[in-house]
Amino acid sequence: MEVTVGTAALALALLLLPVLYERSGSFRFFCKMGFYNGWILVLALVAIPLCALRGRDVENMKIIRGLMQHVKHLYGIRMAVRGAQHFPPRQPYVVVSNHQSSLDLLGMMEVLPDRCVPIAKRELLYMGAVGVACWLGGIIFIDRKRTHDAISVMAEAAHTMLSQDVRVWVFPEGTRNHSGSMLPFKRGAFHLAVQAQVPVVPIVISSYQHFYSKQERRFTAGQCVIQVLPPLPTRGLGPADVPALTERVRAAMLEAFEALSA
Ligand SMILES: CCCCC/C=C\C/C=C\CCCCCCCC(=O)SCCNC(=O)CCNC(=O)[C@H](O)C(C)(C)COP(=O)(O)OP(=O)(O)OC[C@H]1O[C@@H](n2cnc3c(N)ncnc32)[C@H](O)[C@@H]1OP(=O)(O)O
Ligand SMILES: CCCCCCCC/C=C\CCCCCCCC(=O)OC[C@@H](O)COP(=O)(O)O
Repeated sequence: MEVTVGTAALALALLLLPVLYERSGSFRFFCKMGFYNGWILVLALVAIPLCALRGRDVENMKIIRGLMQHVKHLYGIRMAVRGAQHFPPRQPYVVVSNHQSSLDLLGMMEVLPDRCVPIAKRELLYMGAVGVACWLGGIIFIDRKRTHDAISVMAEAAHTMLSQDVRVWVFPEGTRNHSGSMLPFKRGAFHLAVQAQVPVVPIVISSYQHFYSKQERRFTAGQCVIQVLPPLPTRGLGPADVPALTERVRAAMLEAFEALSA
């Protein structure tokens, strides 16, 4: 009897799910975000054995990029890339981009140059299969609570960029920002570029507001533009030039963000 009541309750709940999905925007939002995270976890499980053949290697980012590129289609997100000709063809550089949400991974995978690794918070390393896949992809992890350690990791990255021909992708806001603008930039990315004497390539991802809002629990199909801006050289610059470089890049990115998102 108990089994029958339990089964009936489960069947009723399963029947109601599509109705709930249809009627409740919040429920749809949580389903979509849950699936996003879950699907990335599944993709990480696929990526791990493929990447493990090489061990920890930036070339594995090609596998991760390839596996991630269909995800935007699952959500009906169209992405237009502009200015890709601005990527310097044959030298290391530091990419800096705005950071609105974990959906930025989709834009990143759309334009991620070869031999380019993101700098990520250390916590990602502990996300099970995702952490393992990120580690195998050569992603550089920093502990944001330990400034001194983070700076050492970045100094090491400057060396690796030059010795191993690697590009680095940094979110200079340092955290996700849903405000519809850009937070003040932290200076680590710009110190890195100056230390390695390599250009900074700013990338702006337009606002998601018209199709995605965490506050409003809204997630529909939509489109966004990924604009690669002209690189800024750092040759001849020193640590004293970092604040001005940071502000110059942020101003250019904010202008592009507002124009793209209007
Ligand atoms: C198919 C399978 C899929 C499986 C995997 C699925 C998905 C994964 C795929 C890809 C993964 C993508 C990765 C996701 C992206 C994750 C993004 C993030 O995690 S964002 C958060 C982490 N990133 C950052 O924080 C970068 C930006 N932060 C900085 O640059 C900071 O400056 C810092 C270096 C972290 C230090 O920050 P802190 O707040 O502690 O200090 P300050 O910024 O105030 O700096 C203090 C002081 O030091 C100077 N400084 C900073 N950096 C340097 C340096 N490198 N060298 C010298 N000096 C430095 C800085 O200028 C300050 O001094 P002053 O005030 O005098 O200017
Ligand atoms: C054994 C533990 C198992 C844990 C399993 C966890 C499963 C999680 C599965 C998928 C998560 C996909 C996450 C993709 C990476 C998102 C990158 C990102 O956007 O990171 C945020 C970071 O930039 C800033 O962090 P905060 O805004 O400061 O916060």
